[in-house]
Amino acid sequence: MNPEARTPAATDSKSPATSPGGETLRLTENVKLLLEHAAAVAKAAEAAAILILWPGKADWSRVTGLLGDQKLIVAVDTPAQAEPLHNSKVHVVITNMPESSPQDRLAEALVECVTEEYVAMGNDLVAVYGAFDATSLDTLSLFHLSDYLGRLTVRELRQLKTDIPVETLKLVINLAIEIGREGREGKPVGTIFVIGDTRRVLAHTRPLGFDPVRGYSKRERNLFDAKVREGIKEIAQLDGAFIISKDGYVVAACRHIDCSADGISLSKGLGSRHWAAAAITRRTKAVAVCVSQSSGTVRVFHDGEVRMRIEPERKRVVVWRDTDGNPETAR
Ligand SMILES: Nc1ncnc2c1ncn2[C@@H]1O[C@H](COP(=O)(O)OP(=O)(O)OP(=O)(O)O)[C@@H](O)[C@H]1O
Repeated sequence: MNPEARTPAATDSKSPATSPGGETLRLTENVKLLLEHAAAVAKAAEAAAILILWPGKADWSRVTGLLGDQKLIVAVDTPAQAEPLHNSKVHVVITNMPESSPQDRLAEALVECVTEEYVAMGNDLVAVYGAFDATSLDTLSLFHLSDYLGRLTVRELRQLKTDIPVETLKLVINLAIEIGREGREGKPVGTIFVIGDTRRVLAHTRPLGFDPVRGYSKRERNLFDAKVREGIKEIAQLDGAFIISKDGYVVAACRHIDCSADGISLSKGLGSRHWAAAAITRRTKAVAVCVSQSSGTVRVFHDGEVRMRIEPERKRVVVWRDTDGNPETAR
C-alpha cells in the first residue's frame, strides 16, 4: 500500500493528538502506514532498531504495537522531553538541538544511538521523522550506520572553514584517536597537534627543551607515512604540542603554547592542555586536535571552540557539540 495515497487529514479518532515541542503525535492513517512500513523495512534489512524523531508526546504503547518486536528508540530535543519516557519501554536519546533542522537533529540522534550503545556502528537502522512537516512523521530512511556516520564526520570537517585539507585533518584526528586508545606501554598518553598557520603558531609557542624532530628530512617528517606516525606516537609521551603543516609534515614537537585564554569558555573539567589548544586556535587560523591523557577523548578545536569530540572506544563516532557540562568562562 502506498502511504501517499492516503489523505493527511485521515486521522484516527482514537489517537491522542499533539506535535513536536509538547504536542501529541497523531496516529493518522498515514503515520500508521509509515510505522508499519518502517517495521517491514527493519525486518527485511535486519536492522537493529527503529528510531523515531519525535520530541512531543505520543501514545508509545500503541506505536510499539505497530512496530511489532522491533527495538524502538525515540529522539527528543531536551532532557525535559525525555522525562516522561523514562518509565516506558522505549529507549531515549536527546539531541540538545531544538532549533536545528530535522536533518541535523536526525544526524545527531544517530550519533547518540551509537554513543548510548543502543545500536552498534556496524548495524543498520530505520529512522522515521518529519522531514517536510514538523508537526507529523512523513519520512522513512534506512541507514547503514558506519557508512553514514563516516560521511557525516567528513562533512563536519569540511564545515570547519579552514584551508587545511580534509585529508590532513582526518589523518591527524585518526592518529590522535589511536594515541588516545592505545597510550604507550600500557600508560595513557595525552598530547596536542596544532595544524596549519604554522608561522603564526610557532610565534605563539616556545620549545620546552630539545626538539625530537629537528634535523630530520621532510620525507622523514611526513605524517602520510605510517612509519612516521608510529614514531610520533613514541614522542607523544613527551610534554608539549606538535606543530603540523597543513600538508601533513611535522614542523616541530615538544612546544609549549603561550597564549592568553581571554574570551574563551570551555566545559568544566578541562585542564590547561585543553585551554592551550583552544587558545592557540583563537589567536591563529590553526586547528588543534587534543588528546586527553585522563580520558583518551579527542577534541578538535577551531576558533577557540570545541568543534568535534570523539570518545576513545567509539572510533569515528563524533559528537559535534561539546556536551561535557556547563561552560566555564576564561580564566
Ligand atoms: N600551554 C601548554 N602547551 C603545551 N602543553 C601543555 C600546556 N599546558 C599543559 N600542557 C600539557 O598538558 C599536560 C596536562 O595538563 P592538565 O592536566 O592541566 O591538562 P588537561 O587539559 O586536564 O588534560 P588531560 O586530560 O590530558 O590531563 C601537562 O603536563 C603538559 O604536558
